[in-house]
Amino acid sequence: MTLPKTPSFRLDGKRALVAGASSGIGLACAVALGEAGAEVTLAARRVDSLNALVDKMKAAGMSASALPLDVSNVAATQAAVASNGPFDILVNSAGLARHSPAADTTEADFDVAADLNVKGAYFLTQAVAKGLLAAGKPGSLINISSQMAHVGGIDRAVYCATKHAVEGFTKSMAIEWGKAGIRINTICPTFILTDLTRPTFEDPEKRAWIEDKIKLGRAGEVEDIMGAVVFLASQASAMVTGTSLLVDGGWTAE
Ligand SMILES: NC(=O)C1=CN([C@@H]2O[C@H](COP(=O)(O)OP(=O)(O)OC[C@H]3O[C@@H](n4cnc5c(N)ncnc54)[C@H](OP(=O)(O)O)[C@@H]3O)[C@@H](O)[C@H]2O)C=CC1
Ligand SMILES: O=C(CO)[C@@H](O)[C@H](O)[C@@H](O)C(=O)O
Repeated sequence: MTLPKTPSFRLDGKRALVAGASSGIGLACAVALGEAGAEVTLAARRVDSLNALVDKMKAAGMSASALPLDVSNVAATQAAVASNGPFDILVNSAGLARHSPAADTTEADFDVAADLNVKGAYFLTQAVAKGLLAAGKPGSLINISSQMAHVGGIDRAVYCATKHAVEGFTKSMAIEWGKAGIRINTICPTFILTDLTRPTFEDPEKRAWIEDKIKLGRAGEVEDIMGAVVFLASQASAMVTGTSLLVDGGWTAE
C-alpha cells in the first residue's frame, strides 16, 4: 500500500497580487502568502504604507514589491495587471463599508461602495484571469467577501448587497474558467478588528453584540484569515472552486 501524499501548502515559484495590502486583512494575507514562499505584489493607494510593508517583508526574507493602484479605476487596474502580470494568485481585499438605515441610503454612498466592492473587484478578477488565460496557466483567485454575503445586517443593506454580488460573480466565473484550471473562491470573515471596523468595535454595545453573535465568543483577528488564504491559494485546495470559505466563528451557524 502506498500512502496518499498530503498536497503542499507551499507557494514557492508563484506570483501573487494582493490588492488592499496596505492595511488590515490584505496586509495579513500578503504576509501569509510571502511566508509560504510566493513573490508578492502589494497593491493599494497608500504608497508609504505599501513601501513600509515591503521593507518589513524583505527584512524577514520574503519577496515583495509595491504597486500603487486605485482598484475602483477599472482602466488603471487593467493596465497595472497587464504590465505586471501574469499572477498565479490574486487576493482582493480592497473594500469599504458605508453604514446607514436602508431608508436613508444615498445614491453617492451606494455608488462608492458598489464601485470598489463590486465593479472594482469584478474587473480586477477579470484582469488577472485574462492574464492567466492568455498565458495558458492555472491560478487561484480569492476575493475577500464577508459573512455579510450570507446574511443581512441592520444599517448594512448596501454593504450586504455588494458582498452578495461578489458571491454571484465568483460562482459564475468559477463555472466559466474551471476547465482552464483557474479556481476562484471567496473568504467570508466575521468582524475582524481593523481600521474598517474600529468605529464599530469602539461602541461597547456593538462590541458586546459581536462577541455574542460569534459563537467562539471573541472578535476576529487578522491572523484568523491567514491560514484560510494560504489554503485557498495552494494545491491543498485543488478541488475547491466557486465556493465561500466562512471564517465567521459560527456567526452564520445560527
Ligand atoms: N474587518 C472586517 O471585519 C471585515 C472585513 N471584510 C472585508 O475585508 C476587506 C478588507 O477590509 P479591512 O482589512 O477590514 O479594512 P482596511 O480598511 O484595514 O483595509 C482596506 C484596504 O483596502 C484598500 N483600499 C480601499 N480603497 C481602495 C481603492 N480604491 N483601491 C485600492 N485599494 C483600496 C486600503 O488601502 P488604501 O487606503 O491604501 O488604498 C486598505 O489596504 C474589505 O473588502 C472588507 O469588506 C470582510 C469581513 C469582515
Ligand atoms: O464584513 C464585515 C463583518 O463581517 C465588516 O466589514 C463589517 O460589516 C463592517 O463594515 C462594520 O460593520 O463595521
